[in-house]
Amino acid sequence: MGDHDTRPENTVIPTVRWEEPPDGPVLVLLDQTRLPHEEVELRCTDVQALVGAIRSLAVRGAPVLGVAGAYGVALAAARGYDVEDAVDLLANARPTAVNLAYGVERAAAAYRGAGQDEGPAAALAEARAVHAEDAAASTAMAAHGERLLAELVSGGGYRILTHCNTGALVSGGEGTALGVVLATHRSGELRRLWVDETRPLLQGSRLTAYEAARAGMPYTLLADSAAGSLFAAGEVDAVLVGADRIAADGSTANKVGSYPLAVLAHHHQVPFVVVAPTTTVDLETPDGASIEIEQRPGSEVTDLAPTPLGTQAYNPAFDVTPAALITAIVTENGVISPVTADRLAAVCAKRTGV
Ligand SMILES: CSC[C@H]1O[C@H](OP(=O)(O)O)[C@H](O)[C@@H]1O
Repeated sequence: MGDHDTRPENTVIPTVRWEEPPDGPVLVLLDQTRLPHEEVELRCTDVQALVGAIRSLAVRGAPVLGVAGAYGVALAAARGYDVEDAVDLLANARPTAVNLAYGVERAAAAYRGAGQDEGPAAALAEARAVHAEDAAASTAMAAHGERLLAELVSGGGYRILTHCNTGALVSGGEGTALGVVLATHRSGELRRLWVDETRPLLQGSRLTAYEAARAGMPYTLLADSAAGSLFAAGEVDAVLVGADRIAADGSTANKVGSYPLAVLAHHHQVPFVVVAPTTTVDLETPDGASIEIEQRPGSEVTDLAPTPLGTQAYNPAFDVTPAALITAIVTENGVISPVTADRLAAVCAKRTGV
């Protein structure tokens, strides 16, 4: 089994930070495309730079996209750019994670409601509120998720498989699914974290392994195609993943490769758990077929390994798991299981933010 880093826990990762130097406000991003070997910050002073960072996944992960989008509106307002243009550019930078448009609209509504003079301050205050609410949601989900695992997995010593990256890098706090894993690690209940490398952009091997090492978790990396043999060997007690958009019927879009894990989990009678704040739920999207799946450049696949020139590649960023294959959805307002439209609507109705 793989070794793990033994450095002291240090899970605070400032993914997104607002600064106000003398020459004007800046949104500072930890460039996730440079991790795990380089911790490089991008300093965005205009919306185009932030949109570029979102599209290149320098900043990525549904909840933090909402936070960054809200700060993007505040940046436009503070620097005198056309706010409505900024709203359009930011909200459409990536189509699947509903959190992005949600955060952008929160700050935009605050700006519009405050009038010209107070607009920039109102947009910034709302962005900070979105940021703080996401951090609080992360803490609440960790607690709900830990209690759920105690109910689902007997005997403690959890062996959890996760896909993509869902830790502090994607959150105002300690994350979504990986935030739950971190809580079990702190409680001494984490026996093994299985980390899918998550092709083609390798969020698992680059980012989840980075976060697991920083936290001192017992983790082992695996090729995505090796997950099936772990299930067959009885080495997985639960699968925990994040989400980018949850439709009204509970269908969930998440990083491509999540749906096959749900099918494997169902076949092997292993709990498949989605951890996501209610800002990821879109009750206006009726079902999974209605979720727009981002299609990314084929070069992200063909550049990974030697391929003949001119090779075409199919590269959807996400896939959709039907509610019937999801054991539970963990939100900041509680756990829903089984996953039904009514339960989903009820847990969203408790949302304290806008
Ligand atoms: C819980 S948010 C993280 C979520 O976002 C990731 O997608 P991407 O890396 O393309 O932003 C992936 O779907 C994760 O589950």
